[in-house]
Amino acid sequence: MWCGRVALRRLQRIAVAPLNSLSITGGLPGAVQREMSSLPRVYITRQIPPEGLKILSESGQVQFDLWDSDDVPVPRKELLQKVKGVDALVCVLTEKIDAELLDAAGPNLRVLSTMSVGFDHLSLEELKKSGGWGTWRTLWLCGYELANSTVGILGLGRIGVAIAERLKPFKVKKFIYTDVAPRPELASLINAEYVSMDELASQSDFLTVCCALTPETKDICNKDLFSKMKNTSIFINTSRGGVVHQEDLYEALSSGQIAGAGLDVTVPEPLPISHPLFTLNNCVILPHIASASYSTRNAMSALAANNLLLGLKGQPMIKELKL
Ligand SMILES: O=C(O)C(=O)CO
Repeated sequence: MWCGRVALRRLQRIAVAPLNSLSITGGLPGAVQREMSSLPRVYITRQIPPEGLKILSESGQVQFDLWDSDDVPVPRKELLQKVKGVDALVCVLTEKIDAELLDAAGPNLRVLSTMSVGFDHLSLEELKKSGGWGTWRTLWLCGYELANSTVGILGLGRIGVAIAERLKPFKVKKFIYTDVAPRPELASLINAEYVSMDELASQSDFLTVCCALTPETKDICNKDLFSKMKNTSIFINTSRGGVVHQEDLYEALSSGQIAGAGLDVTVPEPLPISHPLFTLNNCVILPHIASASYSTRNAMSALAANNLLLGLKGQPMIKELKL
C-alpha cells in the first residue's frame, strides 16, 4: 500500500455530515469544537483502516468527515457535495478524481492523498493545472452588468448617495430606495425613486444596504426579503453585518434564490474561515475595508478630532448624532 501525495491547485471549505458520514468534531465540548473548526478540513472517501484514521485524529492538525462505510463506495453525488471547500482529500481507487470533482471541491483543496499504489483513477492532467486559470471560456466568470440595471438602496443617507454617484457612470438605468420615510433632498441628488421594501426587493438588480444597525434594522435582510428578490440579483452589504440574517442569506445564495452577494461586513468580524458563507462561490467577503483608503481614514480621524474639540467647547459638532 502506498499513499501518494499530489499538490493541487485551489482553496475553499464547507461542513455538515449527513447519513453515512462521520465527523470527528461531533460529541466534543463546544470550546474544543470551535477550536477544531479552524483546522484544515479533510474528507475521507471510505472507512479506511483504523491506523490511518488514528494518525489523522491524533495529529490535532485536521478535522475530518468520512464516508463511514467500507462496503459501498461513496455515491458520486454525495462525494461532490462533501468535497466542497475541503483543504485535503483522502481517496481510494474507486473515486474518480477529475475536473468535475476538483471544481466541486473548489480552491481550498491543496492536497490529495490516495490510499493506493495505482493512480489511474486520478486525472493527472487536471491535477497538474496548479493554480492556473484554465482556458478562456465564453461564459467563464461572467457577472451581471450595471448598465441598464436598477440599483436599490436600503437606507438612503450620505453613503447611499455617494454609492449611487459612483455607479452612475456605469449607466445604471434607475435608482430606487427605501427608508423609514422618503428623503426627497438626498434622493433628488441621484434622481432616486422612493419605493416600499417589497418593491425594493423585487425590482433591484443590485440591492445595496446602507442603513445603520439599530434595533429596528437588525436582521432586516432576511428570508422574507431574499424570497422577493430576483434570482439574478446581487446583494451588497457595506453597512453592518447585523442587518443581515446570515443563515437566511446562506440559504438564499446556496439555493440560487439570489445570484450573489458581496459583504464587507459580517457577524462576527472577522468571520471564522470555517463559516458556511466562505464555502459559496457566489459570495465575496471582505474584512470591513470599504472605507480603507488613506484619505478616507485620515478624513475620518480629522472629523472625529474636530467634533470632539467642538463638543468640549460646547459648540455644535460638524456631524452630530441626534439622541
Ligand atoms: O465608519 C464606519 O462606521 C465604518 O464602518 C468604517 O468603514
